[in-house]
This record gives sequence, structure tokens and C-alpha cells, in this order.
Amino acid sequence: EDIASDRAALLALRSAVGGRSLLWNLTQTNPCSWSGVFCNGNRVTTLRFPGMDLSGTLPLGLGNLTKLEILSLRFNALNGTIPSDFANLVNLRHLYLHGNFFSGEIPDFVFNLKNLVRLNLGSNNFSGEISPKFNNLTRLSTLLLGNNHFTGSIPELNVPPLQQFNVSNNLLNGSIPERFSRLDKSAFSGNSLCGKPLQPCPGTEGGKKKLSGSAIAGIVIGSLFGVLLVLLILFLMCRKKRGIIDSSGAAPAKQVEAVAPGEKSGNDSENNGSDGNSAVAAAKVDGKNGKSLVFYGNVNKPFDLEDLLRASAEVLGKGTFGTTYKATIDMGMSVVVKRLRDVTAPENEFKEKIEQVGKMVHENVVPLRGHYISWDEKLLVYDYMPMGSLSALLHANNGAGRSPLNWERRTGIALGAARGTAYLHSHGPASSHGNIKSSNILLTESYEARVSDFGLPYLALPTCTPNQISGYSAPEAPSYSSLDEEGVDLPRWVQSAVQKEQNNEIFDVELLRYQNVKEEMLKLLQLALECTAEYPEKRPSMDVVASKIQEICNSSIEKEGVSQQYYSADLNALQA
Ligand SMILES: Nc1ncnc2c1ncn2[C@@H]1O[C@H](COP(=O)(O)OP(=O)(O)OP(=O)(O)O)[C@@H](O)[C@H]1O
Repeated sequence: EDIASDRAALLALRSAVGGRSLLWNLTQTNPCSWSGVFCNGNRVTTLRFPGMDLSGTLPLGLGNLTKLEILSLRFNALNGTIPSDFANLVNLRHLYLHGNFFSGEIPDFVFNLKNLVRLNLGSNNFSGEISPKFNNLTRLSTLLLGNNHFTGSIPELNVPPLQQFNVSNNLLNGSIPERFSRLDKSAFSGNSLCGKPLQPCPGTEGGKKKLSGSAIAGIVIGSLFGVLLVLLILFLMCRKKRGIIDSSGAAPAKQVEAVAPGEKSGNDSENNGSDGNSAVAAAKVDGKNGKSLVFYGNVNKPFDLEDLLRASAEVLGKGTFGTTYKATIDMGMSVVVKRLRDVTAPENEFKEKIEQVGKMVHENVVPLRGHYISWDEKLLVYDYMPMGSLSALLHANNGAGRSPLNWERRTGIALGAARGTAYLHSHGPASSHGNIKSSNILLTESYEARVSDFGLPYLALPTCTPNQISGYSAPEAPSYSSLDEEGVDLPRWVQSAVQKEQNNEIFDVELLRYQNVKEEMLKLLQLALECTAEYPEKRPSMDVVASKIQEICNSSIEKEGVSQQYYSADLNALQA
């Protein structure tokens, strides 16, 4: 097997499914320059033909591409089964067949492709049961099978790396394995499944089952806990009285007296999801003193603390510094409340710093609207950003839908984030953000970027050990940690992939649809590398970064315009 047999396999593919759309220069003996074909050394390693109008049945022959690592045929009109010689593609790591009309069962040889990391078969007509043999694929981290006709139940899958899993809109029944109970409901919807995260399975709750030993132990412990709780409440009430007496003449700083049981220990994992009574409402107010929220700027106070405490609250997530809630106030207004945990900075110092954060006003920074501070409770109020974060949009469940982020939007977001950060660098109380990451870049309805969470690392620093901050900050910063959840040093990894000329590993596959802006993509990548240089003097200032991104935006907009013209010329020619 060599490049000639790879070429023959590609020609077989072209004549079977892509005669009209794979417009390659067939006089070339080396296929590596054909569009969508990528080689390493002298073998084909990647094929990317997303949305290329391929139709028909895949031919035998692709199995000769024995060095193939990535195969993307998503969003075409391919039908039939997966050809049997795919069994030879033992180096395959990513297989994307979603958005086609493939049918039949998942063939057994798929479970021998031991290097598979991502498998997306979503939105096809696959049928049969989901085999427990997926357990053979010990590297699998993404398994997307939604929108097919799979039947039976979900097997126990104990593949440690498996994180992304979706079987929505199939014909599955039975209970969801415990291992998947923490996934989002949407991963299972559109089936007859039960168990967490969906509704409980019949007979597992409130049933007439005999009480097991552990249930009895649970009841005994629960009762003891109840007694302790009553004692705790009595204790808190006594302390409250003392507090009022003690505070005569002292700063009235004890309005938020207590929080819901369990919350004080920082253990609010049960609050995941929406809960009308949880969260913000968990903070009790001593109404007599009426100490209220402090708002910044010359705004009329939009609501008071009592409104906030009455608001229905939904947990948006748990971050480095506490839990973030969306609170919907009675009058229909939504705000975001960040309930900080473990702040050890003295109250006055905290107040001073947070007020400086409140003075930061820029169109690319999420404004801090107000705060509530007492000795044991620190709430920060932000505008609610309905489009959520860049991270959520980039990693949205990629079942059948395409990412709404085209190249133009992405560069626009990068520009906004750079401008926001440049502003913070020139005006901030501390000179850097300290926790830049995509979940801290929030978006307006028109996809304008706003940087959020500014200043928190400096307020919470005494309790933050470096590896608790998961965003990016410069290597010389005290809180520096560039390791992601999987322990990968992202800037290093990108640098090494660029050195090895493996840019395709870095670019989101979604971007391959915008080949005409590849030059801009490379420029942006180069800029990102400069920004993450180890030595500060080698890094461009954020003002320079913003203006370079502006240039990149301008040139890709020009190109978009040109390619649109070509595109309509093509269309006209076709119609003629
Ligand atoms: N103002 C806001 N509007 C809408 N969503 C928000 C807002 N602020 C935060 N979020 C979202 O709420 C979730 C939790 O945010 P939070 O800031 O607590 O954690 P994080 O950003 O994941 O981590 P970190 O605390 O390290 O910044 C994230 O998905 C974030 O994108």
C-alpha cells in the first residue's frame, strides 16, 4: 500500500458518490493536493468532505486508506451500509458520518477500530441495538447516535474517556445507566427511557419494596440530622439576637443571616437545574435593617434585595468562585447573581475592590450592576446575557445542528473579546483579567462579545490555589494554570501541533467550510501563539491584538464578498 493505492481508493470514492462535487485535478499523480485530502508523509491521513453533495452508496476500496485517521463525510446524502473494508481502517480516530441516510446495524468491525476517539453517526437511519461491544473502544470520548432508529436499551458502557454521549430521538427503552445520570436530558429525549436525568423509572420510588438495610440506616441518620438541624436553627436564632445587640454602634453588616442547610458547606450540587426556591432565595434577610443591594452608576434602583430573594432562581453553573444563578424578578426582568464562596478578603477591602470593578464600563465587558456584601454572604449582580457563553455555542450538542458560528462571527467575537480585554488592561484595578476562557466570553443577541468575571481572581486569590483557575492567564501570574480538564496544556499543545504542521488538528472541523479564509485563520492562529508566548516582552499589547484582529476581519469580509460573487456566478451558469 502506498500513495498510488490511496489515490485509487479516492478515485473509486469519487466515481461512486462524488463525480459532480469532488472537482479534483485528475492529471496529478499525487492526490495530496486535492481539496479535502490531507496527507502526512506520503500517505493520506485525513479526508474531509462535509456537505459536499455526495450521494449514493460508499464503494469498497476506502479500506485501502490504511493510514487514515480522520474521515468526515457528514451532511451529505449517502445511503446504504458502512462498507465492510472499513475494518482495515485501524488508525481511524475520528469518524463523522452524521447527517446522511446510512442504514442497517452498526457493523461489528467498528468495535475493532480501537483507536476511535470520536464517532458521530447521528441523523441517519441506523437501526438495531446499541451493542455493549462499544466497551472495546477504550479511547472513545464522543459517541453520538441521536436521530436514528436504534432499539433496545442503553448498555452499561464503562469506557473511561466517554464524555459526550447522545442517543436522543431513537426507539430506545429501559433505564439510563447510572454512569450517564449527570448528562443533560437532551442526550436522551425522544425515547421511552427512564431514570436520571429523566423521570424516575416506575417502581423505583415510593414503591412497596421492602426497606433495605441501607435505607433503614439512611432513615436513622436522616432523623439524627433533623435533630441536629433543629439545634442548629436554635443556635443561629440565639446568635442572631446577640448580633443585633452587639452591632449597636458597629457597622450594620449582618442582614443576610443564614443560608439554606447544606449551602454553607459549599455543597450545593443538589441545586443543579431550576428550582424556584433555591439559591438566591436561600439567603435570609433581616428585614428590620433593610440593608439593600448597592447599584453602580446613576441608575434608578431597578429592584431591591427583597425582590431578589423572592425571585425564582436557576443554577447556570458552578464556577471557580461560587455558584452562578439566573434570577427572574417578579416584574419579568432577569439578572445573573454570582454567589461567591470562600472569600477571605476583609469586608472593607473586598468592597473597595468590587466597587472599582463596578466602575468598568465598556461595550465589550459584562457590566457588574450591583453587589450585596455582608460578613457571610457576597452576591454580585450582572446583566443576564441571553445567548450564553462562547464555550456553550462552540461545544453545543453537535447532533445534527451546525454551529451557528461561521468564520465571520468568530472573528467578530474575537475582536470584541480583544477590545474588552484591552479596556480592562488599561483601566482595571488589577491589570489583567486572570481567567480568560470561552465560558467567560458571553454574547449578546447580535453575537457581540462581552468579557465577564473580571476581577474575581484578585478578590478570591487568598483561597484559590493555582490549579483551581481553569481559564488562561499569563505564565508568570501567581494563579497560572494552563491545563484543561483533561490535563492538557492547551497553548503548548497548539504550539507543538503548529510546529509539526498539523494545523488540521487545531482548526474546528466546522471551519473547513470556509476554506477561502484559510489565510485569515492562519493569521489568527499566529496571533494567538504570539499572545501566549512565554516571555511577556514577546507578547503584543491587547491594543495591538485588537487592531490585528480588525485587519483580519476586514480582509475576510472582503473575501466573503468576492466568493459570494463567484458563488452567484456559478449558480447563474448552472441555471443557464
Ligand atoms: N451574565 C451571564 N449571563 C448568562 N450566562 C452567564 C452569565 N455569567 C455566567 N454565565 C454562565 O453561567 C455558567 C457558570 O458561570 P461561572 O462564571 O460561575 O463559571 P465559569 O465561567 O464556568 O467558571 P469561572 O468561575 O472560572 O469563570 C457559565 O456557563 C457561564 O457561561
